[in-house]
Amino acid sequence: MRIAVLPGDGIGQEVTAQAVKVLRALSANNGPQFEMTEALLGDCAFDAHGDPLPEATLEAARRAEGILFGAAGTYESDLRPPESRGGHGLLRLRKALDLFANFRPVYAFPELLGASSLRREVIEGVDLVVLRELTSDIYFGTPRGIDRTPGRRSAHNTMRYTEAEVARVAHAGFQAARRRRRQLCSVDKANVLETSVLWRELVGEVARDYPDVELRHEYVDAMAMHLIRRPRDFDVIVTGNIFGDILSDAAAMLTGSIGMLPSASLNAESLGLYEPVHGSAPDIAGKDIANPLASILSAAMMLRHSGGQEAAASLVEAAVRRVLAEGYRTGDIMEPGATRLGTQAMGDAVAAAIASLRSAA
Ligand SMILES: NC(=O)c1ccc[n+]([C@@H]2O[C@H](COP(=O)([O-])OP(=O)(O)OC[C@H]3O[C@@H](n4cnc5c(N)ncnc54)[C@H](O)[C@@H]3O)[C@@H](O)[C@H]2O)c1
Ligand SMILES: CC(C)[C@H](C(=O)O)[C@@H](O)C(=O)O
Ligand SMILES: [Mg+2]
Repeated sequence: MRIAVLPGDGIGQEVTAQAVKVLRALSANNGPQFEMTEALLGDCAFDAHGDPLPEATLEAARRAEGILFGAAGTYESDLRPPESRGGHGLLRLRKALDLFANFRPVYAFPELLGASSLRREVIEGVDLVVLRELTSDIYFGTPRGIDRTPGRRSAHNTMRYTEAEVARVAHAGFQAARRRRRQLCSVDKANVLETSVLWRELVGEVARDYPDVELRHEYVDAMAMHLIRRPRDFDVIVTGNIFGDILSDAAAMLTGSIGMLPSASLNAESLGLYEPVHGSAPDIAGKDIANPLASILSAAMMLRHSGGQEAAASLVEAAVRRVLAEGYRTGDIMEPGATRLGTQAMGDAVAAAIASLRSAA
């Protein structure tokens, strides 16, 4: 499998190195072989080439069967005018490859119920997927801009969805629900926004093709509450770009930490970009304390969805479970009685678990 590895900035580099380590452990002893090409995306690319998404990176991504990404950005670069920093490298990559369907699975590992700040009765058995539309909405709508006329400063963004954009992600949502518990919850703000009125209308129309899937609608504000109060009631949640961004970070806490949440961003072909949901975490970067499991679990999603390697994907997931069951934790999911590991040691532990599960099989 050809993989483009884009570690990015901050802890993106630290956690991606662990996912690569795990892929190499899989390759050992005649396992699947990976051809990995590393490329720059984000501030590191801007610093080296004056562009957060250099042509060479885009080319490597296009040539790949799967893209493994870390995280991009820093608080300082985020606030620079987009035109002075070449826009946002990650958003440009998502758009260029048309990666419209962003799956963010939220699974409460039984081994981690004690690590969450939420009550065990609430999170036990949580197994849902946030499907976030990823290439449209207020992120990409035009016009947009800031007018800095003294005393009359104003700024505007445009929330826009087309029929084709909503319909295709709705289809992806129903199809995902069919592979799971056949429940789809569509989240919008149709009481206020025209884009959401259209969203709800179109999801309802697409539903006619999936009579076997139960559809319901929620407003995004109420959904934020339902997610924390009764998360077990949800199977697949389909929503727009900005609502999905916010809801998925909130949902991450059901798993214990944002460091546990992987994602897959897919287009209409089989190409996918796989990344942890978290960012570059400047507050903990360079300290070897970031949790690499979201990145490692993203690599497992890559093996499954873009590599067609179900057995290897399941092996990686089993290795993560094994390490958690043995009581190993990074600081973000630490609990009394557990053994604390740094980023690299956690990567080593998962790689070792792969070898040991394999030799036991
Ligand atoms: N996909 C991406 O590339 C992506 C996603 C989100 C944020 N960002 C960027 O990252 C930078 C930081 O953003 P932020 O602080 O809002 O979000 P963040 O996800 O980087 O961090 C939020 C909090 O979660 C913690 N955290 C994140 N990942 C962790 C991990 N693996 N292990 C342990 N703790 C972890 C951080 O220490 C921080 O306290 C910004 O520049 C932002 O634009 C990038
Ligand atoms: C870094 C940022 C542009 C990105 C987003 O908003 O999509 C991030 O928050 C995410 O969730 O992937
Ligand atoms: Mg986000």
